[in-house]
Amino acid sequence: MKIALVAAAARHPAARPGAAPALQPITLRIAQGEPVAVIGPSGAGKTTLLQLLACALPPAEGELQLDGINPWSLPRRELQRLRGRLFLAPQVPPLPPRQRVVTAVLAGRLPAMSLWASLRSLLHPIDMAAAQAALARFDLADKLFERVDRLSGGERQRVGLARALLAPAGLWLIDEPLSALDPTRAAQACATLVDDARARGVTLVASLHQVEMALAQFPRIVGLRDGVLAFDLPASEVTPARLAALYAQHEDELHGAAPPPPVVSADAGRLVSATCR
Ligand SMILES: Nc1ncnc2c1ncn2[C@@H]1O[C@H](COP(=O)(O)OP(=O)(O)OP(=O)(O)O)[C@@H](O)[C@H]1O
Repeated sequence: MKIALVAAAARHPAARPGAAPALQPITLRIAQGEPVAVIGPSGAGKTTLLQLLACALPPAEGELQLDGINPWSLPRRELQRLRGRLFLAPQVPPLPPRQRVVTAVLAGRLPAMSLWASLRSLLHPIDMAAAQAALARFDLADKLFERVDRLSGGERQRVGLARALLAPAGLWLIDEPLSALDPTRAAQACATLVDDARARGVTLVASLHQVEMALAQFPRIVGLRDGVLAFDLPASEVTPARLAALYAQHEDELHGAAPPPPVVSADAGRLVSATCR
């Protein structure tokens, strides 16, 4: 999916009146199948940018175009259909605690299924082979029948990513996919996302706190700070000086100390995912 943001700003509905927009007007074009990493200190607007691209938040000004179409100009049903082609993985995956991993992973396919087929699949998972193959890409094939609440935080995060491989999406929007993973698993998971997105022609926009990982695995880096686009460059041109400026007063984050992910209840998480379908 091709993305164009034209002078698009974003404001959260619950923001204080008069507060600056979480994302100041930004112009950004991303080609179909292109992988892009978004970096910047905590509060820079990375999640807000992903929510804007996921059509979870309308632009407060300017315009978003997905494949040349302004989603917010579409009738409601068509907007819903378009959302079914977007996959947003929030920082904390919205996985119902008592669900089996196989069901949670196959839920990635729900946007492409009829209501009846999706209800049936929740009771009797179909295509377990596809679920197992997706889990294997994240080294979790042995957890197919485990209950979600018996997984570690890092395993849950990888289950959330495995969902992407089953989603009928042309755009993956992945928010802090590696925050609960050790460095080896984080590198594997990141490589899997980038490789699979490329192989499928899926556009990938991922926000990352691991700056070195972003530079090593993504060809293009968008730097945000205080809701402003600081740079949009090939990874090879993101110099230490640019990073120092981006993370000034947040040097601990530049050197690997990602802030802990927010604690979101399963119910709240379901709300996030529901808005993004
Ligand atoms: N639901 C919300 N309601 C009101 N303001 C919000 C909301 N979510 C985020 N904000 C504000 O928008 C700004 C950008 O937040 P955002 O979550 O996009 O940053 P981020 O770069 O993803 O941060 P982090 O790395 O900590 O996840 C912050 O000032 C934040 O306080």
